[in-house]
Amino acid sequence: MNFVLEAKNINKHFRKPKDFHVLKNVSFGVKVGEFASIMGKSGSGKSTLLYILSTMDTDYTGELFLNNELVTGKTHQQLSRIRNKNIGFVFQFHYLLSEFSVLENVMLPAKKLGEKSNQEIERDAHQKLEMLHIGHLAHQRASRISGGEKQRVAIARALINDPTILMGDEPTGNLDSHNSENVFNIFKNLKEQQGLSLLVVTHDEDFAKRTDRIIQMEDGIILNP
Ligand SMILES: Nc1ncnc2c1ncn2[C@@H]1O[C@H](COP(=O)(O)OP(=O)(O)OP(=O)(O)O)[C@@H](O)[C@H]1O
Repeated sequence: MNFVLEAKNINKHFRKPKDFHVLKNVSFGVKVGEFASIMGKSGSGKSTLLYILSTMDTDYTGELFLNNELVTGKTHQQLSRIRNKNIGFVFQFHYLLSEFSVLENVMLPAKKLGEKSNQEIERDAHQKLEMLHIGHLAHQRASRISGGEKQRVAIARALINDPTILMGDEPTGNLDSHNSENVFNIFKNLKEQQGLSLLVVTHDEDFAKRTDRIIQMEDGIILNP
């Protein structure tokens, strides 16, 4: 099986205020080109799992593979680079820098990676914005655009380094139904037209049931790995 992301026997404990076994031997994979969603009650461990899968949290046992490469045990510096190159992340809140232009916000992760000239990065950023139908906003300040537009800018920023997987932690959680539908359609197009793999934590059943697969979490366990 060709996995973009594979978790093997992931266990995590929170030690304070008292020991809490939050993820219990979680094993599953996301196939290349798959659009998967994670659902489960509040407190079932979805966000905790996603932070491990996105390599932001390294305090766990088990093994995590990204593009068939073992990433568990790498240094924070190595992980920062692996993450920036391979994983796009969209949160419930957009985390745009409000004083910067839309274009500058989208360019930032590519500048950090430092593999392309500013001119190439700017061209790529324009292309991502056009793809998401917000090219006309490039020179607007991020603080001046609507909530739905901000989330699309956040998606453009997540795509700037051409990641192999796009992850979302309730990416439609702050949006009305019209903008949620927009985000779903963007994700679906990315899968269908570019073969991108996606993994999205959501409470939105209407969103989840239209993905390729719903991964159900309950009390730190995946019910259908
Ligand atoms: N830093 C922490 N220390 C101790 N316990 C924590 C910590 N972070 C989360 N928890 C607990 O771990 C459990 C899982 O939390 P997590 O945020 O992963 O759940 P979730 O399924 O994403 O919930 P929601 O749908 O509400 O976002 C919860 O019981 C939560 O209270």
